[in-house]
Amino acid sequence: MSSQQASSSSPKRKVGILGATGTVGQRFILLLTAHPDFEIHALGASSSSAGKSYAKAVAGRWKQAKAVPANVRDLIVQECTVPNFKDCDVVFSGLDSGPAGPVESSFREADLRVFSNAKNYRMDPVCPLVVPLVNPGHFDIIPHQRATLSPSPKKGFIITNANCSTTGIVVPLKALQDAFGPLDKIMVSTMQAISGAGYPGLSSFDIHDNVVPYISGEEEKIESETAKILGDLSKDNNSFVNAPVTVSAHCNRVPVIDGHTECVSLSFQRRPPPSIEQVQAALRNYVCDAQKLGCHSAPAQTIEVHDEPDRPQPRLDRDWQNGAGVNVGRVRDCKIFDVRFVVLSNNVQIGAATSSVMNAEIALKKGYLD
Ligand SMILES: NC(=O)C1=CN([C@@H]2O[C@H](COP(=O)(O)OP(=O)(O)OC[C@H]3O[C@@H](n4cnc5c(N)ncnc54)[C@H](OP(=O)(O)O)[C@@H]3O)[C@@H](O)[C@H]2O)C=CC1
Ligand SMILES: N[C@@H](CC(=O)OP(=O)(O)O)C(=O)O
Repeated sequence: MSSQQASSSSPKRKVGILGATGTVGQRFILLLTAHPDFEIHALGASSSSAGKSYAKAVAGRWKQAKAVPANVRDLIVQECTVPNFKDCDVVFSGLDSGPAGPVESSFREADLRVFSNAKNYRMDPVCPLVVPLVNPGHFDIIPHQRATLSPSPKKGFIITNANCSTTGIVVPLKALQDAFGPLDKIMVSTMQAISGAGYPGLSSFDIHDNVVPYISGEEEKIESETAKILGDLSKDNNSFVNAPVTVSAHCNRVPVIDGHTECVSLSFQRRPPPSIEQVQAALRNYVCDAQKLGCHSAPAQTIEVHDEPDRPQPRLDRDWQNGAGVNVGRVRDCKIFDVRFVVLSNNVQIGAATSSVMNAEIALKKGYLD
């Protein structure tokens, strides 16, 4: 197969990456180099990187174990403006939330399709907030999103993916909601990796030998995004109906490079609740839509349930399935709620770039990129 041909034998879609030099942007580069359906066409970042070759722009800041891929080394990084990306079929955004709002909406107005990691449009009433392992059905609000804009874009849209800590927990929560009906109360305490704060993030002086018990805005995002993602799209595909769940989050930064660990306790609405064995089986048997659709980046197994008492661990488990799946362990009884367990997800893979890429793969399969 020629590198210009997609797996479906249609030409590969041209993609742009905004924030291509950053922590998430570098993961986009690796995921989209040699992708069967997409080819990297344009790269964007701030004015301090614009005008440089990608290799020069990331010199000293490339933090991946693999070298900068040959296909992007000499691409000139552009300012994040519409004319520089007008030929792109798809635009992935790993922009800081400051520029992300106006840049992403200007791209949508210019009829570009944007898959965003930034927080700006996640809770927008007409923007899907999609974790590809959980709720790709929410894409069906896209025609309504276009209809609410004036002028209405023919092709353009914004699809967001979730906060990285939200992403990790909603996968097992969705498996349990599907199997046992609505959840009631959820308590979660996070141990979040340094890479979640971007590069260079916290100074080593602040995070070595330490735990920081505060991440600005994170608890609020987990609490609101979870209800939207676990909720439904209305019958007319025009609005979202939140899941009737109450979430309480404690967020902490810990000295781990990649991989967010989260301790979850929850209760079900259903009485009596399912047994621990039933919970474990539901987690193991969960098959996400991205898998069913045969998406290139989808994990072969959505959730790995560990039986060992000391797993999952970030260093050992974050790269399972290239960081596209979610690890769960220590599923056990809870004295206050119905069940408790530990979740580990790769914050820069399924928590960020992998989710965006998988969302675009699903959109392609569902005809939203036609
Ligand atoms: N890291 C993570 O685990 C996750 C991050 N996110 C979200 O993804 C986004 C990117 O995060 P991350 O990669 O960690 O951040 P980084 O700080 O590592 O990277 C930010 C990127 O945005 C670019 N940028 C900054 N300001 C501007 C501007 N004014 N105009 C154009 N480009 C600009 C930077 O370019 P330059 O190099 O030129 O400065 C860089 O490419 C954020 O919105 C973040 O909240 C979401 C989920 C998880
Ligand atoms: N705040 C997250 C990462 C992130 O950027 O989240 P958001 O895109 O929701 O701001 C962390 O620090 O681990």
